[in-house]
Amino acid sequence: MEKGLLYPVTNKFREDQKLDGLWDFKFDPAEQGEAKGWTTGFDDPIKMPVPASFNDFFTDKDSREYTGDFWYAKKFFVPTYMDGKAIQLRFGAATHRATVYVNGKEIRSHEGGFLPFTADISDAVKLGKENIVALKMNNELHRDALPAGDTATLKNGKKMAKPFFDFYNYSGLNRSVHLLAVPKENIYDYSTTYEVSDDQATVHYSVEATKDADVKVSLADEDGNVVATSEGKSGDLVVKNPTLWQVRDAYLYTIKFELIDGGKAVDEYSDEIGLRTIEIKGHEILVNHKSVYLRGFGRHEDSIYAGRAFDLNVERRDMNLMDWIGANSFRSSHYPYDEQVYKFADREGILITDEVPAVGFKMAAASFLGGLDQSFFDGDWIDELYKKHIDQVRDMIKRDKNHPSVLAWSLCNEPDTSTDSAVPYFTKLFNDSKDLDPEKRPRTFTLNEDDTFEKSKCLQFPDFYLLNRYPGWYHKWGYEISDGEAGLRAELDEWKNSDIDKPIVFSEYGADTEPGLHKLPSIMWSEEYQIELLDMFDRVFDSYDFVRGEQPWNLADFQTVEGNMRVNGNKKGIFTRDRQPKAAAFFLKKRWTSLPLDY
Ligand SMILES: CCCN1C[C@@H](O)[C@H](O)[C@@H](C(=O)O)C1
Repeated sequence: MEKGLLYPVTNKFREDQKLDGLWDFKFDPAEQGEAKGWTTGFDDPIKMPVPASFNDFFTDKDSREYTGDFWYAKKFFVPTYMDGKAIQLRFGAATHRATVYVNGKEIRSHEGGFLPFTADISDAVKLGKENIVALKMNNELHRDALPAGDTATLKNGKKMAKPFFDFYNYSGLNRSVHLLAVPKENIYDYSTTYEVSDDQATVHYSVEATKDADVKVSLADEDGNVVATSEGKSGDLVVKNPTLWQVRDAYLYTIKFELIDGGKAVDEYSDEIGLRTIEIKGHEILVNHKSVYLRGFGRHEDSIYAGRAFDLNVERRDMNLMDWIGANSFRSSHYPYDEQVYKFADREGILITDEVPAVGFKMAAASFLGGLDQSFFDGDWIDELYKKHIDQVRDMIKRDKNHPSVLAWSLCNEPDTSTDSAVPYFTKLFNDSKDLDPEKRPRTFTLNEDDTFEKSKCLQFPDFYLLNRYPGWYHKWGYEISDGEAGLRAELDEWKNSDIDKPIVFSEYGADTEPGLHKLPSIMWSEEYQIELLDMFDRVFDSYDFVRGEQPWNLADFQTVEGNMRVNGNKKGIFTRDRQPKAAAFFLKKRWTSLPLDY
């Protein structure tokens, strides 16, 4: 678990320099990098862009599909004025694991390819000189790691990723690398909770610092006017006549913390926050005590060339597409996204269900992709897996807890909850995570079609339900879709007749669709069929008042492993991979822009 995950800033006490650009890169299939001294750099490097996944740059399959150890290295200068500061390297995401060396000295390791980590390099750097950072990385998949899978060794000795999940195992330094200089005594975390009404909002704050010193706090509106102040490492900021953060009508205040030691400021940290509350009440999702109906998508961080790397250009386009179509939410399927995505959503007034990369914890997914023939939670890998799982839940919540856009936490995607062995795992997971979020936002996980109301053993845990349902595609498809609708209605009737009164959000449903394929009457893979399927689901959603959200799969087409069920990736996108609309986009736009927010 990381001590602090505050997003890097530059101010009068702190400096943030991005080390993005071309790094030296080399595969290490023999796993001899350390022995060969690659910790201080290596010969014949490939010049590799950072941030980026390495896979799609290559023209040969061995390189694209490479699984195992690989190295990055980069020279960087540390100016003398950083002397006396804590000097750090912050990696936005190193997928899936990394060991960091600076000037040949091993600094630290990190497991988990979708969350940031910081290496303190103060004792390893040479001030006023050039230094070198080297990372030994590895992208193998294992049943006791997130995301779950296997790594096979082919007869030719080459390793191959065998994901238990349906997205490509893009690997590398997928997010920015920052050189940071912060005061040795510094603010390393803060949290906020809220109470709001029409004429007043109260921000309950708390600050974590390396020293027990005084703290001054101020809150400024978008015009820079200070609207509230306080002192102390915890306290309240009371705002009269506040402008609340609303869905699709965002307003951001700037909170500023100053660490005061010996009567003078020694550190400062500012951030944008939104005054709003999140509640689940009966089968309603409430923002600022008003019911919200979610419309949006499951997404992926995925684009051509850079793979899973965060790309500000793609994010700007995706946010505009979601605005155009009338979306107000998305799930960060199936892993926490780059921090800049949450900042975008904070400003756009979009709600995020933030998901940890606990994906592939299911035999069906594995068999779909060629894997297990037992309940996942009967495996002998569960204890080791849980340690990594809860560690990444802790870091996801620590990193993202102060974003107004974060609505809820998804602690797993489609785990195998139809067996008793899942119950102790989820009991522990929900117990260990219940106090991690100061705002106590709802926690959930997505339920696969095998995990129905009657079959799942874990319905007691989620605060609301995320249903992934594929009638019309994976079963009862084509002309049989009417039976698919009947089955869906039968399941929802069971929920309706039960004593459960929690919201249901459909977090996945959809049809693979080849853009430009038209057929009258429809046929599967045609644009017409994708609309027919969406229309069927919409008819069902409109029949049950406890359905409080619709998030079809997926916003855009995305890359997966190759296979006889994928045509160069998953084509369930409402938009193509290059972010152009299929006919379904216009269908959804018409529906979503006509729905009131609290539909
Ligand atoms: C059946 C598993 C649920 N869901 C997971 C998602 O990651 C896949 O892309 C999607 C699909 O197969 O299109 C199915």
